[in-house]
Amino acid sequence: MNPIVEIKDLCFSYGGELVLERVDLEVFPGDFLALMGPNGSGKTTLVKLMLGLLRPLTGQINLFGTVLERFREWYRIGYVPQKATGVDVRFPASVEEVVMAGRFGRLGPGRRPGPLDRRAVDEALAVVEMSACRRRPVSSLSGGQQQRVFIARALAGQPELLVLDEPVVGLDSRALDSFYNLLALLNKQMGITLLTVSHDTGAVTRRVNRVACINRTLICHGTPAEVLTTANLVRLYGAPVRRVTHGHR
Ligand SMILES: Nc1ncnc2c1ncn2[C@@H]1O[C@H](COP(=O)(O)OP(=O)(O)OP(=O)(O)O)[C@@H](O)[C@H]1O
Repeated sequence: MNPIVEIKDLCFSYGGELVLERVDLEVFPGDFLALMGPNGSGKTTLVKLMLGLLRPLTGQINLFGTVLERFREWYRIGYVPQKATGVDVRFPASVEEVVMAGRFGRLGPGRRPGPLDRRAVDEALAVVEMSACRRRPVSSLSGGQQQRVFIARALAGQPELLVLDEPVVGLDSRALDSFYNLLALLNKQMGITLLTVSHDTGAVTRRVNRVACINRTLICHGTPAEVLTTANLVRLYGAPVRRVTHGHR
């Protein structure tokens, strides 16, 4: 099976010291991968490099078998950026308008949305259980509901790979659990490959099949059982970390 994302010997710097050093990483079709690491360890930078938002210093990134510089099929990748939630109250767009924006990559410049696009929006809203809120301004929703809308926006483009950067900031443990259940459903039932940046060593690791730990270099990579050992967490975070578990499981 060929990887969807293939990162080879990647180095990056914002101008000073290296922020990423000789990182290799592969994401395969059907994976649900958590990218973990302490604050400032390079997770968001790696995601931005993967999405072509930053240029590598050295190394190579292939997406769906094409070297990133020549990759044009961006509609195959959905992205939910960090801090997607916390929408300003003056932001006037309705839920369905925001979700329709996720179709623009498929629509191409100048084309108006048609029945297929409206159906994709309906389906995306149904998956995240937000159909009933479709006419509400996004700014009137809770953080967890906004997060679902931004996922629906990414889903409306019918991506094969969904990349989420720290999607659970500000969610309580109940919202967190239902959010991770939603991701597991996208992965298992809809066959979408997922890469999520996460700080959480508990709830997310029960759903993912692979974990990659990064702190400038790739510290370790494998199944949650292989990776999330006390020794690795000490290597990653520099001190013993209490594994976060959510009591009822
Ligand atoms: N635009 C920028 N210019 C200069 N340095 C930056 C920039 N963005 C990030 N950095 C630095 O690069 C390093 C990696 O940052 P990055 O945001 O990738 O880390 P992260 O692992 O996503 O952190 P967090 O978990 O806190 O979101 C940090 O030292 C950060 O200060």
